[in-house]
Amino acid sequence: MGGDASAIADVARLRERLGSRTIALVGLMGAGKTTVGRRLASLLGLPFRDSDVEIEEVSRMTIPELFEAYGEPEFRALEARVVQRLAVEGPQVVGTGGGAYMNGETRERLKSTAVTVWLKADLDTLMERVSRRSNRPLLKTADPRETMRRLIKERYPIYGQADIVIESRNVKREQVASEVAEAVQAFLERNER
Ligand SMILES: Nc1ncnc2c1ncn2[C@@H]1O[C@H](COP(=O)(O)OP(=O)(O)OP(=O)(O)O)[C@@H](O)[C@H]1O
Ligand SMILES: O=C(O)C1=C[C@@H](O)[C@@H](O)[C@H](O)C1
Ligand SMILES: [Mg+2]
Repeated sequence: MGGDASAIADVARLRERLGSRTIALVGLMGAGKTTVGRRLASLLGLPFRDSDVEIEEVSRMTIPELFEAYGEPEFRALEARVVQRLAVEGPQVVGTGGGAYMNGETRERLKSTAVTVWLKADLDTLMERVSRRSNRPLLKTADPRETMRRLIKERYPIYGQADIVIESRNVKREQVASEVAEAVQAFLERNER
């Protein structure tokens, strides 16, 4: 989807086919859900919401503070509630927290209200990206790389249930966003027939 009149027509077609559905990005920490999600939303003229940000707003705490004060199970319960609510507020683009899609009820809800896109990245890419910030409680371990490797093993089969898979490699974010838009368009067309 480039920047000319046909691209505008493509966007209009995609928006029409999408209706009130959400485009939900899933994938591991560092996959680019927030970064690519923002660009995708701006490409499509849709609002962007980030479930991690929504959680921080409703709890008035940061995610590391939530993990610290209440532990991961409480965080997951809050996350599930937030994503259940967000899922029905489309049309929009939602960047989900890395663990959100692991919840079966969340997956069910997204199946009926969203087009889900797994942003898939390899271990080196993820580690390179998450090393820039230390705001991810799950990676505060003795060996973050090993932790990420374990998360890949546990989660990739589940993320693989998403409607669409896009490789989130080190190319411009705009390019990944436009690949997502094209794949969503193709998915919607296929499912119309
Ligand atoms: N295509 C890309 N090329 C280079 N860097 C990228 C790309 N996409 C994202 N990044 C960088 O990787 C880092 C992590 O990206 P981002 O925060 O979007 O990931 P996330 O999937 O939202 O992770 P989390 O689950 O922890 O919220 C950011 O610093 C971002 O700028
Ligand atoms: O992958 C995960 O489980 C997480 C990812 C982040 O988006 C945050 O939701 C939190 O740090 C947990
Ligand atoms: Mg994010």
